[in-house]
Amino acid sequence: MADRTPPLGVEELHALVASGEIDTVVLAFPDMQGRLQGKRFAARFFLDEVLHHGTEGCNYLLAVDTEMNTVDGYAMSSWDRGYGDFAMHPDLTTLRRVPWNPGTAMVVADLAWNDGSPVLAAPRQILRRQLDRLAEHGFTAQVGTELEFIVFKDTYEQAWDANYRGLTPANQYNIDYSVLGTGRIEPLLRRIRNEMAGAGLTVESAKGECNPGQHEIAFRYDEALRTCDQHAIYKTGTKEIAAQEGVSITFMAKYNEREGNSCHIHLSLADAAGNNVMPGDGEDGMSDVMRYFLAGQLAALRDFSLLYAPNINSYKRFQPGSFAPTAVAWGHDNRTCALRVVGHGRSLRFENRLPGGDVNPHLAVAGLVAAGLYGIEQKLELPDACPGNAYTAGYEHVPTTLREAATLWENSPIAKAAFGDEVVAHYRNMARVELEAFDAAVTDWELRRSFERM
Ligand SMILES: NC(=O)CC[C@H](N)C(=O)O
Repeated sequence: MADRTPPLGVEELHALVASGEIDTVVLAFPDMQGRLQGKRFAARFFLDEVLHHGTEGCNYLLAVDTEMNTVDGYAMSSWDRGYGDFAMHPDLTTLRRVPWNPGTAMVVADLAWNDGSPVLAAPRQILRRQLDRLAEHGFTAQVGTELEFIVFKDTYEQAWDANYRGLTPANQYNIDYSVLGTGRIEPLLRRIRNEMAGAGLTVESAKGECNPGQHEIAFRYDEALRTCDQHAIYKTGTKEIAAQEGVSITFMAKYNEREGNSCHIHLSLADAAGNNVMPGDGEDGMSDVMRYFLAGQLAALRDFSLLYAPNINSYKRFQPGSFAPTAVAWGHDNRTCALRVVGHGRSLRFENRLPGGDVNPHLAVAGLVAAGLYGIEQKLELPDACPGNAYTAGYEHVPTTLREAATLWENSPIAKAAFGDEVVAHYRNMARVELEAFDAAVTDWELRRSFERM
C-alpha cells in the first residue's frame, strides 16, 4: 500500500489550518441510504470546539424517506418525540483531505444519544456491532466494494429538468474493457482517480463496462469499516467532481433495461496477525472457516436481501443472463452465481454479486458478516458448488421485489438474533415507506401502456 496518502493527523490539520491551507472541515455520517449527511465547519471552529465535543444533528436524519420527507413508523424519531438531536462525534481515524473541495478536510462521525449510548439503527453502528462480534471469534473482515456507474454529458440540473429522459451517455456503445472507450472520458476518470488517492483511497484501476457510458473504478480492499467509509466518501466525491465538470453520474442499480450498476462486495477474514484464514488444505482449497462462512451467506442470502438490495429499483437488476444474479448458489469463479469464490491462497475470498450501486455499504457488509457468523456458529455444511449456468439450474431464486425482501427480513430469526428487534423494525419501516410511496405513484410505464390503449 505504498501509494496511499495517509489519512490526515490532527497535528497536521492544526498546522494546515494555521497556514491557511485548510479552512473548512466536513463532519458527516452515512445515513440509511448510505449518503453522507452533516455540516461544513469553519476549520478553526472545528479545531476549537467540534474536535473535543462533537456537534449535533436532527435525529430525523435516520427517519426520513429518500426525498427527506418526514414519515411515520420510526420508534426513535417522530413528531411525538419532538424530532430532537443526536450527537455526532468525529472518528479521527477517518480524517482526510478531500481534494475536489479546495481547502477542505473531511471526517466521518459516529452517532450517539445525549446519554452517550450509541444510536443502534445508524448504519455505522450496525456495522461496528457485527465487526465486534467477529472480533470475538478472533477475525477481522477485509472488504472491497466495486461500484459501477453511468456517466452522462448532461448536468444533474439538465437531467432533472428532462425527467431523466433523453440523456446523452458519455459513450454510445458497449465499451467493456475498451481502452478507447475509457479514453473518451479520461480527463474525468483521471480526476476522480487522482483526487480519491489524495483523499487516502488506494486506487487500482478504471475500466469500461457494457451499458453505454458505464464505467467502474476499483480500489484496494481494506479493513471493513474503512472500506465502507471510503465507499461513501468516493460516491459523494464522484458526484461532486461530475457536477464540477458539467456532467452527471448515476449509481442507481438499474438506469434502463440494459446492464445495471452493480456493487460486488469481496470479503475475506484475517486472523490477529493479518493472515487470510480462508485458504485450507482440502481439495477445494478452502478452510473450514471459509466453508462455514460461505454456507452462512447462502443460508441468509434471501433473509438479508433487504441489506444488499434496499430499493424498489434494486430488484430490476436480477435478470437472467445479465451478469446480475438470480440464483442462490455459489461457484468457483462462476459469474452466474450470487456468490463467487475468487483468488487463490493469500488472495482467496468470496464475492457477493447481489448488491447494486445503490447499496448502503455499511448495512450490506454488516449483513455479510452476520451471515458468515451464523454459518460459523451453526457449523453449517456448504452445499456443492455450481459448476455451470446457475441461471438455468433450478436453484432457489433471490427475492424479485422489495416487498418480498422486506417480508423475509421482518420474519427472519437470523436477522433478529444478529441485529436485534430495533434494527430489524427500523429497516422494515424504511422498506414499507418506499413501497407505499411507489404504490401511490403513477409511472410513465403505466401512462405509455394505458393512456390511449386501455
Ligand atoms: N462486471 C460485471 O460482472 C457486470 C455486472 C452487471 N453490470 C450487474 O449489474 O450485475
